[in-house]
Formats: sequence, structure tokens, C-alpha cells
Amino acid sequence: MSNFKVLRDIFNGAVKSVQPTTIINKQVKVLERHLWVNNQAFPLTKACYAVGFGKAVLGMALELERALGSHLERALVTVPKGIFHEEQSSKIDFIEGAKDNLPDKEAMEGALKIKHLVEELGEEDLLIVLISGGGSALLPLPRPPITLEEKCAIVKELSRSGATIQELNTVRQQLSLLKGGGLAKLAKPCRVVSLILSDVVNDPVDLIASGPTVEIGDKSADAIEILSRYNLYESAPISIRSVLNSPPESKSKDDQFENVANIIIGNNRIAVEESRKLALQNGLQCVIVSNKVEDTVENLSQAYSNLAQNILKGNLQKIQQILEQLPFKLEPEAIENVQGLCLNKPVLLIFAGEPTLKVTGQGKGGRNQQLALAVANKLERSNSGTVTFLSAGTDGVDGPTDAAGAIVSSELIYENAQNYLDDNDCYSFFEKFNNGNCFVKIGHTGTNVMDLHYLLIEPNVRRNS
Ligand SMILES: Nc1ncnc2c1ncn2[C@@H]1O[C@H](COP(=O)(O)OP(=O)(O)OP(=O)(O)O)[C@@H](O)[C@H]1O
Ligand SMILES: O=C(O)[C@H](O)CO
Repeated sequence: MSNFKVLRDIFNGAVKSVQPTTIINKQVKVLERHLWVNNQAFPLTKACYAVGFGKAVLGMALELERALGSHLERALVTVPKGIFHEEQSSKIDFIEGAKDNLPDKEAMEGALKIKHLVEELGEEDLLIVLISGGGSALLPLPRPPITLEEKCAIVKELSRSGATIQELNTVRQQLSLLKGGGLAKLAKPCRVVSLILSDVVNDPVDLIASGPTVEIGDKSADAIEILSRYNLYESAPISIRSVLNSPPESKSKDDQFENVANIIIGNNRIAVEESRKLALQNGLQCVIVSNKVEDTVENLSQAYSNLAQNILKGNLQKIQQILEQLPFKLEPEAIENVQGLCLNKPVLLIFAGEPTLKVTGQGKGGRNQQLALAVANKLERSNSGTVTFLSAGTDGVDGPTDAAGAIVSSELIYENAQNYLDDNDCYSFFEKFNNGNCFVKIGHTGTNVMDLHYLLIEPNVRRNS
């Protein structure tokens, strides 16, 4: 299907635009014994060290090494299992861990090594912390007496219960020694500069990778409330409950963060702008509707399919209503821009962000495959035109699968889709469907700026405009 190719090409181009090497190269410079980031200068007086964790830090670290040259003394970064290829560096130690984005022994060993490295640093040293999405799973160091298994199990349960990243990371911060500012505290007295590639809506530095260099204070009451909301507090291991109820010893507010700078160096805005540029080059009309999508997969699939069907019908009033009811912030003038489109010609609507999904079934899948199949299942075949929809994660990994997401069309018939949706088994569905051609599979991309959703609407009956 030619539409599939167009959307896949746009997605691949968008992912390329957020490669960490490009972002670091643009944002980080070394001039006259200073490290420059976004017009802020940090003196390189003595030795410079780097640590990092997340799906994008492999490329970030290699590019940082190129920029720093002999200023870099040593770096230690933890990267997802499966991402590592042939990269060579005499100064950077890469540790692979967190298979399927879950904390494991390897990631914890990496976290311990990072802890030891930063504890050794002195006042004159500069520590650069490379942070990207997926960093939470790659920097696990549970507060004693919590074990890694206990922490991993509760985070997995919370994620499958449909918790938002805000909820998930508020809990993680309280259960971990390095999250929620813990890493920066241990690095004191050295100066700390965190370079952060955002994978959370609105770029909250305290939540991305659970904010290891951001002061967050004591949020144990919030964590208890969140676990209770998902019925996970009462059944939580005693170790977790005792940590959440213990007095916040080192959690007091002080001047420990005065030498810490947290800087966002990129986010999904870059990817949506690139998507738009590529769509225009492909002759499509295009509107970026929102890069702050946060809703359930079910609600979103309903909104997207309604939107597409009403665009095909040219029903402007209904289109406005659907857009106004979306529970997240839209781009300025998104509604006017959609209504200003020529609805007799193909239109691409771009959305980006991170939906949530409560996983109740036993199957295999991810939220992007679930969203794509749910949209397909709701689309009616129509004489007025075709709808094509792509949903995929820019990290190349959707849940515990080897697909980034999926692409669907109103021209195909999705028999039995509801059963697979109910069992959260969309990977199995797409494996059998259309010879597997509806998967978006690109492997680990080495970056991560949340998910992209492309809704392409092509009328085939020309209406009078
Ligand atoms: N069988 C399944 N079907 C659909 N979604 C699933 C299934 N199993 C897990 N998920 C979803 O996968 C998501 C977790 O996947 P993953 O850890 O890759 O998320 P992520 O947000 O990309 O991670 P990060 O933000 O740390 O980069 C959760 O939203 C969870 O609900
Ligand atoms: O690692 C994490 O916590 C998530 O990807 C959000 O940054």
C-alpha cells in the first residue's frame, strides 16, 4: 500500500531527526575551556566525568566524548540490552541492562558503579549526567531493605494497571536511592550538569528518568496514595511499605542542589516538526494537532476514528467538537488550522505523546499496537475515502515486543480484532494479519521522544467545496 510507505517514511525521518548525536552536536560546544549548553557556560577547570542512563545515552555519550576531547576523563553509561553494536571508546564504559525496559541485575550493577564513580568526585570536578527516557529502568538502586525483585514487580504492576508516567515515577523516586535527586546529592560537592532528552509531556525535569539530579523533597505520602489508588499498597511487600512510612532522613530541603543545572536539550517538538516537513514534501496538507497527548488508548482510538470519519464527511462542526473535547493541550490554532484544510484533498494530522493502557489480558503487545488495532476496529469502510493510521514509539520498542508499533487502513478488514484487543494480544494479531506487513519494526532506534500518531485521511469522492 503506497500510503503505508508514505507514513513509514515520514516516521523514519522523524526518528532520524531526534538522533542524540545530532542533538548533542547542535547544543553542546566546548570553547575556551568552557562547556557551552544553550548559552550557559560551565568552566572546565579540572577533570570532567560523565555518567548516563536511558535509551538515547549511547549516542549522547559518544558525541559528548567527541566534543570534550581530552577534557573527558571517564564516562560510565547504562544502555538498553540489544541497543549496543560496535561502538568503541577508550574512555566510555557501556553497560547493557534492563531487558524489556525492566530493571535487572545488570542495570543495578551499572547503577552501583555510577554511584561509586560520582561519590569519588571533588569540588573542582564537573560531572555531566546524560539522561533520556528509559533511564528509570537503567538506574535501579532500591532503598534497603527493598530488593530489586520487589521493586521491579511493583513497578511492572503499576505500569500494567494503566498508571501515568507521573504516577509511576513518583513511586519510583521514593523507592530508589538515586532517583528524585539522589544522584546529585551523592555527587556533591562536585558541579553537576544534566543534559536531558525529554520523553515526558511538558518536559518535567523532575519526572524524566525519575529526576535523579532534581530536588523533589519527600513525596512518600503521594506514593502511598498512588499505590492505594491502584490497589497495590496493601499487598505491597513489607519492605516497600516500611520505606514509604519511614522518616525522610536525608530527604530534607537544603542547599545540596545549588551546583546542579538541569537542561532540556531536546523533545518531541523536533520530531513533530520534521514529520510535518516531510508530509508537506510528500504533497500532503498537514496539521500538528498536539505534541502533548495523554489519554487512554480507548478514548484516543474513539476520538481518532471519529475525527477521520467526520473529516471524510466534511462535518466541520463535529470536527471542532471532537478536537475541543480532547483532554490534553492542543497546538495554538490547531482547531482553526484543521478547519481551514481543503477537505477534498489528502490531509495528515499529527499527534504525539504517551497514552496509557490498563493491561488486563494475557497476550503480547504494546500501547501503540493496541491503539492502531483499536482505531482500525472502529473505522467504518466508506465510499468517501480511505483512512490510514500509524502509531509507533520513537524508541523502536512498543511494550515487551520487537515492534515499534503498527499501521492500519480502513481498506482492510480486521476480523476478530476485538478478541485480540480484549486479551491485549495485538502483537499476535499483527503477526498473522496481512503477512505481518502492518508492523512498524525498526529495532532499537537509540533515541526516545515518546510516541507518534499519524492520521492520514484521503477523500476519493470530490465534494463541492
Ligand atoms: N500486552 C500488552 N498489550 C498492550 N500494551 C502493553 C502490553 N504489555 C505492556 N504494555 C504496555 O507497555 C507499556 C510499557 O512499555 P515500555 O516500558 O516500553 O514503555 P515506555 O513508556 O516506552 O517506556 P519508557 O517511557 O521508560 O521509555 C505500558 O504502557 C504497558 O501498559
Ligand atoms: O525512564 C523513565 O522514567 C521514563 O522513560 C520517563 O522518562
